[in-house]
Amino acid sequence: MVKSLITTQKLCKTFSKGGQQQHVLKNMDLDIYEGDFTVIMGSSGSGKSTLLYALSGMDKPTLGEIRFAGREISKLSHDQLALFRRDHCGFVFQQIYLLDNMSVLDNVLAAGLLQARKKKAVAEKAKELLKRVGLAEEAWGKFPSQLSGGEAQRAGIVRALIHEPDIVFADEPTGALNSASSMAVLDILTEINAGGQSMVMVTHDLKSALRGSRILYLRDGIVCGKLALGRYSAAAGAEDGLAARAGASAGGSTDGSTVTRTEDGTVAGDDSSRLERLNRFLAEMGW
Ligand SMILES: Nc1ncnc2c1ncn2[C@@H]1O[C@H](COP(=O)(O)OP(=O)(O)OP(=O)(O)O)[C@@H](O)[C@H]1O
Repeated sequence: MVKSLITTQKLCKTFSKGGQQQHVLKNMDLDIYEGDFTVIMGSSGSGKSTLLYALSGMDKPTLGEIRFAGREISKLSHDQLALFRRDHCGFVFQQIYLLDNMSVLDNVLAAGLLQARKKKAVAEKAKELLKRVGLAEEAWGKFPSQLSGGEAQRAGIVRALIHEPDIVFADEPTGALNSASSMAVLDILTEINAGGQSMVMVTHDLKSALRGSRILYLRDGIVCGKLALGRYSAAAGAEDGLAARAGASAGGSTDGSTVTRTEDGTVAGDDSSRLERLNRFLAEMGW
């Protein structure tokens, strides 16, 4: 059964610049489903990051409504939004923003202890997560300046997960990484999502987008296309487009056999590989 975690109604965001108004998000009605790996794509300036910031409570919409697990967050004050983010959201950015004067472990602990949780439990969780993302114990005492970009991003992911958020928001998480580190980070995000963690990621990158179970394509502040890709499976050689018959996504909207458009316009399931389907969808979107 598909469950919406975030729902927007007539979501609008307008910025004022030099006395002129720029309508960046325009009357968006949107659902983000629990357990999905939602990928937001679109051309530069189409409003991807603005949407991510609105959905995650980092910024307030100008008009419209955002509900998170049924609770309206669009009308919360800035202080209430800060608490909302602390309790429900994890963030992974291109720029990693670890605190320079703290070790990797302390960076993670500091984030975990923002919620009034027991230090011992947070420390255990931190170590478990650091191991899970492949950061060896030798790295835990290092300062951010002593880490490679890939190691720093792994630490950033652990920091995002330490308080067990309902959803992780990622904005171009591999944008500053080399190819090998990007793949490692994508593998981690994919694995975390396979464990049930809801995820929303903004990206320009095709390889990153292939990890998504659902793609939303933005043009000029409007979601103009949706693609249900089904879950990524490394074993199926999904990246090369070799085998992957997309199975049912978390929402169960793909059947892997025919192209259909669901009620909300999502393109669901067909008989070809993920890569082919994504390429076809992006070509249709004019990417
Ligand atoms: N805080 C702000 N103040 C004024 N204008 C803004 C602000 N944030 C974003 N914008 C404008 O909104 C538009 C959309 O920006 P946004 O960053 O959401 O696009 P994007 O699709 O993520 O772009 P990119 O792919 O280049 O990162 C841009 O024209 C940008 O200049």
